[in-house]
Amino acid sequence: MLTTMTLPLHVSVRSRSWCCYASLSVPQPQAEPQLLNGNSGGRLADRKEIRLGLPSKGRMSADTLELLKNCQLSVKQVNPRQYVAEIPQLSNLEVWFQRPKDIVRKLLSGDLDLGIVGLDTLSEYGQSSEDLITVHEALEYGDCRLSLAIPQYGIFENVNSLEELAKMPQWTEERPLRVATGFTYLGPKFMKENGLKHVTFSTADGALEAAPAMGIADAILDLVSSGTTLRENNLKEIKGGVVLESQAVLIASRKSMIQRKGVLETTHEMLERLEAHLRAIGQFTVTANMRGSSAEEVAERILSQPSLMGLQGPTVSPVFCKHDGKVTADYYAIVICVPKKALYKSIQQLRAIGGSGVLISPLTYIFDEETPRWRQLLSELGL
Ligand SMILES: Nc1ncnc2c1ncn2[C@@H]1O[C@H](COP(=O)(O)OP(=O)(O)OP(=O)(O)O)[C@@H](O)[C@H]1O
Ligand SMILES: O=P(O)(O)OC[C@H]1O[C@H](OP(=O)(O)OP(=O)(O)O)[C@H](O)[C@@H]1O
Ligand SMILES: [Mg+2]
Repeated sequence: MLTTMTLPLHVSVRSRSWCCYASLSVPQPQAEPQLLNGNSGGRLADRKEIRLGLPSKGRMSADTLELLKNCQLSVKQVNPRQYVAEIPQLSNLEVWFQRPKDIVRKLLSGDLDLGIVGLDTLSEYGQSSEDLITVHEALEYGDCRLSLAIPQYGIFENVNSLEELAKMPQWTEERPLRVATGFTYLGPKFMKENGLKHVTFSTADGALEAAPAMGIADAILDLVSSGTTLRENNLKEIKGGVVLESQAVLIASRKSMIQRKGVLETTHEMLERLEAHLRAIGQFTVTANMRGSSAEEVAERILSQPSLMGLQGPTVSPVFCKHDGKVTADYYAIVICVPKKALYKSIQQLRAIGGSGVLISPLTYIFDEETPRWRQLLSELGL
């Protein structure tokens, strides 16, 4: 059943600062935790374990476990019906399986310290809270967008943008545009920011796409990924109607990171592993042999090609052979990382400069000397 509601008109947008921080070591939080203003009413000191919230069901669930497994952080669940589990590699950590919206709520109440949810859920239920910090904003799954959609037919047939929708004479104070959405915070905020005055919202738990055909709403605001559900219900997206682009994100409670022992260290380790894995999945390792007079001369040839720069430049090692009893290096082995998308171009460029015996292998992790997101996080925490 659809229910109408009043517009929350408070709009606040969190500002982020991106300045750099010199040290990359994990700063130590204050010795004794302070009181939390959580719904749990509990003191931060009441529990010693660190809690990570993961989606218990739905489309985020399996992909989240898969990502963690690929980071060598497999979640060990004794019983699939149990809501608590562990990641043996992360000591003192409890995994709690929760619905995505409850992960955000429990981070706010202090009952969880870390969580993985979609940006859409974070934005809707986190409502720009200063206490929620996005540690990794692009975990590369759960891609979808929160988008306004209207019927393809009737009075909307020639309406293709938010501007055109706003200008329709039909919407008045007495007869506002009726939008069905589960996003009752982001929906009104978006309409207000875009100057749509005569709008009311109704909410339902699912199958929103049916609302226009049932005559309950004029438009819907919902998640879209392939667009199939919209098309099959004769609905269309409009220009300027995307509220946000979403994917899975790692989030943490500011209070927990600052006050609870071990949370910052665990966050650091998770971030490092996630970054190392996510950076590696877009790359191949390429090894090849190349004839040359010296390592420098070979390196110069490689660096003359734009697709062969590697992460920090090529590794060039002599391949020693014995001719007439004399050991010489006529060949050099080169190792570079190339983006998967540029693989064929890289091979062409390698061949063009005399590369042979090209071997391609997958890359598992790329650990950088420092992780930019960690610097950013410390800066956001004022550490
Ligand atoms: N069509 C989609 N394609 C890709 N990702 C999606 C899609 N719909 C939702 N998501 C992402 O998955 C998250 C969880 O969606 P899911 O439908 O599994 O749970 P839910 O909608 O929160 O739960 P429920 O449907 O039981 O209320 C969303 O918050 C969003 O980030
Ligand atoms: O663009 P598409 O690929 O068609 O996906 C969009 C649909 O996916 C989500 O629903 P979900 O399957 O999660 O069902 P729900 O409404 O029960 O949450 C969303 O609410 C849309 O209905
Ligand atoms: Mg859903």
